[in-house]
Amino acid sequence: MSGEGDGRQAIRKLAPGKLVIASHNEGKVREIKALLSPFGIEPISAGSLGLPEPEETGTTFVANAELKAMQAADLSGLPSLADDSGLCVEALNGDPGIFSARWAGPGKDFAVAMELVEQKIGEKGPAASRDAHFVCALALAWPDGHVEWFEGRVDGTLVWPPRGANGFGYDAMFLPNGHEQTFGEMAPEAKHAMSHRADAFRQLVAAVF
Ligand SMILES: O=P(O)(O)OP(=O)(O)OP(=O)(O)OC[C@H]1O[C@@H](n2cnc3c(O)ncnc32)[C@H](O)[C@@H]1O
Ligand SMILES: [Mg+2]
Repeated sequence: MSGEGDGRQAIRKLAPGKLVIASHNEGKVREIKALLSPFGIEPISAGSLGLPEPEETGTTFVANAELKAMQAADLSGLPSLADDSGLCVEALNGDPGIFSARWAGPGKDFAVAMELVEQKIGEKGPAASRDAHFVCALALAWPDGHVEWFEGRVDGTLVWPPRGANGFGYDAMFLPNGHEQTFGEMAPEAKHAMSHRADAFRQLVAAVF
């Protein structure tokens, strides 16, 4: 459900530490903090509150973002913002998609996950498309059960070998269309100007702030 109403007034009154980022991914938490800081909001992460990492049983990005946000809002009694995101590869029919974190295995090793993506594209033959896009679904859940959600996207191609040590996850193999640096090579501010997360945040800010 996406909507307006009480949430808009409430978020303006948020005191520091009164918005939970319902994510256990440090790379994401860092980016979300940077995207919120122009609005004077200092959120607190689910990890630092000791909230558990829920099982992501949804079949869409939005469903998983909602599930994470609602659990954090329920347990903390505070408005909670979750991000469910992933890399969708055209030649792999959208995989790893919602399974992007799971392709890195229990050790959350994204060198392994990127190898796996490259290997599976290779299995499709030399003419396989290297087009891909990142998706970011943001869900903002209020303790009263009200949820708003937004979805962002950025298109690009996949390079091999990976390039750059900035960012996280699959950033080092993702070259956004029209650019010469991968997300792993560019400065954080440059990624924030064009990423799937920035796209979703633009929508959240327009609707909620
Ligand atoms: O669920 P939370 O606790 O937020 O953390 P997570 O890492 O499990 O996050 P997701 O379930 O949304 O999985 C998305 C994965 O997709 C990848 N991903 C998402 N956004 C990315 C980005 O901006 N750059 C690179 N990889 C990204 C990254 O590897 C994530 O682990
Ligand atoms: Mg996750």
